[in-house]
Amino acid sequence: MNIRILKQFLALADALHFGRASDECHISISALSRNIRHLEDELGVALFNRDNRTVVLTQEGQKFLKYARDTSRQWNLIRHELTDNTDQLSGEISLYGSVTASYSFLYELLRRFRIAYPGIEIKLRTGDPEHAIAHILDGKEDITIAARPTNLPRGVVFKPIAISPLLFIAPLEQQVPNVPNRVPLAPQEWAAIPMILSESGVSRTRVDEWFRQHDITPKIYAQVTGNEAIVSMVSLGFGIGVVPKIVLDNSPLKDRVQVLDVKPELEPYDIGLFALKKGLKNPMVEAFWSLMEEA
Ligand SMILES: CC(=O)[C@](C)(O)C(=O)O
Repeated sequence: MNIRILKQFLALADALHFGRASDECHISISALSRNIRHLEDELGVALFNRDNRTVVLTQEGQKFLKYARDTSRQWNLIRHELTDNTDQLSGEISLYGSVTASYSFLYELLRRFRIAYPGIEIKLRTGDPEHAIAHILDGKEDITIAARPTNLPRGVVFKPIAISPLLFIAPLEQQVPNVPNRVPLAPQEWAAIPMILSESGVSRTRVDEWFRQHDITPKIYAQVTGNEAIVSMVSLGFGIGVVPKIVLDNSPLKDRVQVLDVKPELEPYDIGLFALKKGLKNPMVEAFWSLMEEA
């Protein structure tokens, strides 16, 4: 086994698709498939179950994935240590956040990071911020950005960047009888309104708690992953939604919805960076982390 094949394994475990993984590794599908087969022969177990349509990790593959991530990280570190005869950090770090984060906080951070550390290559993946902490815990990403939950898992560190209010938003005009374009008053009125909410995560916890405190059982019209899509659904008139202000401010549809002055307000989002405490031993991750302090 060599490190190149290990990285090919990681690419395939991530993409679960031979075409996409081979593109990422700049090799042919047949070379990738041959290398994975060799790796499996060497280990004596199947790492993936594949049929004509799908590729999934076997249980052994899951176990090996953890080893492969650790090893690849160690490799990056030692390579950097051995070849680093200037003061210039070089290598790769991975970041994960929402599309909104890539327009806003991350945008500014990345701009500064690139000037300070031109030798570090950045892998930026966007997705639902609900998965930000899970991706840190399972070692998939070095640094992620999202709202801080009340309890931080052990071993995970958080660096606050900004506070963003959580807002109730409504369509500009009333398009459907049950979706008012003003603040609902009585609990019965709230209970009849179709709500468009995050499927899970910090915002969902806060909204659920808000309704519980008001003795209202909300009518959920749609559960959405990623806050950006909530703004779309609301602007189309499907219901009332809840989003962090930063998402609304960066939405191309922000002029097609209105913020409702609902009292009491939801507890605002505490947005920041997440990393593994032990991950900060990596000088490149540390460098990114420390850049925040200089802001
Ligand atoms: C900007 C950010 O990371 C948020 C608020 O978590 C989001 O996009 O949902």
